[in-house]
Amino acid sequence: MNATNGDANSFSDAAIEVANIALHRGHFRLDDISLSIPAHKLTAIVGPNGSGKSTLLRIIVRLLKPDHGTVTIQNKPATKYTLREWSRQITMLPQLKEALPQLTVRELVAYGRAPHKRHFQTLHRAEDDSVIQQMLDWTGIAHYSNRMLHTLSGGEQQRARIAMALAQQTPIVLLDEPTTFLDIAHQFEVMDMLHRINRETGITIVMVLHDLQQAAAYCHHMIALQNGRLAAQGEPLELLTDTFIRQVYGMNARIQYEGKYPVIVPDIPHHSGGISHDYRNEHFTNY
Ligand SMILES: Nc1ncnc2c1ncn2[C@@H]1O[C@H](COP(=O)(O)OP(=O)(O)OP(=O)(O)O)[C@@H](O)[C@H]1O
Repeated sequence: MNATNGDANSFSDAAIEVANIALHRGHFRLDDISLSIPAHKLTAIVGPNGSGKSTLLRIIVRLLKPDHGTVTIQNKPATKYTLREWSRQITMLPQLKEALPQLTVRELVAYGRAPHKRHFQTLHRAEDDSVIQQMLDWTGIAHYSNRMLHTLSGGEQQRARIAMALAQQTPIVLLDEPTTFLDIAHQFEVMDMLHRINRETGITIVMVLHDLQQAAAYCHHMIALQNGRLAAQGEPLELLTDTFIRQVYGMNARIQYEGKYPVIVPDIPHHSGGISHDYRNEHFTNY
């Protein structure tokens, strides 16, 4: 496998550098992670469920304090930023797990402007309004702006959340599973949108993704975790091999290409077990 250590992948223009991070949480241990995330690029963090991806993001944004190791953001130790500087430097959109607040789409996106307000300022400035409108436009939800969040579909809610994160206008944005709950067409729309925003604005975008095909097709850099350890980091199309899938996910598969788009073809056993023709027939004849 094209596994690498931190040194081989450190970038001269790194947005985020993580050195020798370790953290114990219950039965889980994030172990000696060193990695570098290039500035102005799209980076995917991948790995099996429970491998530590969200934990790593939470350490990077200072929501969790590691037992050991350091995080450096734009060449400055993360711990040296004041709260105000920090909120203008980096933002993270967590996984969509909890109920959304009773707000309209525009009100939610306006929350992203909070770090730009002066003390005791309650009203939006004209500049805030223009950023809010721009993010509504970028994410294609301007026509929903007065709708209550709970009336939106899962995909529309996800776009509203991404618009809120972008409205913070930080040079680094971390998104934990931004395509969750989206149908396949909307997944590609969101990936296209993030790709375009990255290209046009140079924002560093780091995403936890489960779809390795999308990670490889859209991202410039990929980091793979496995069981709390760094399994690999590097150029996604170089990393994505059948050996990588087997070693990181414990699954046999082949990688084929449709043009430049990698397609993972799982090795489904047809003789016994797996999703065989017989199983499907059995399933439908039961009704
Ligand atoms: N507060 C906590 N206390 C104890 N263990 C925790 C806590 N939070 C997370 N963990 C454990 O840490 C491990 C890593 O969790 P994490 O959410 O980082 O994984 P992940 O790679 O993002 O997973 P997924 O792809 O399923 O979202 C899991 O085994 C999880 O149960």
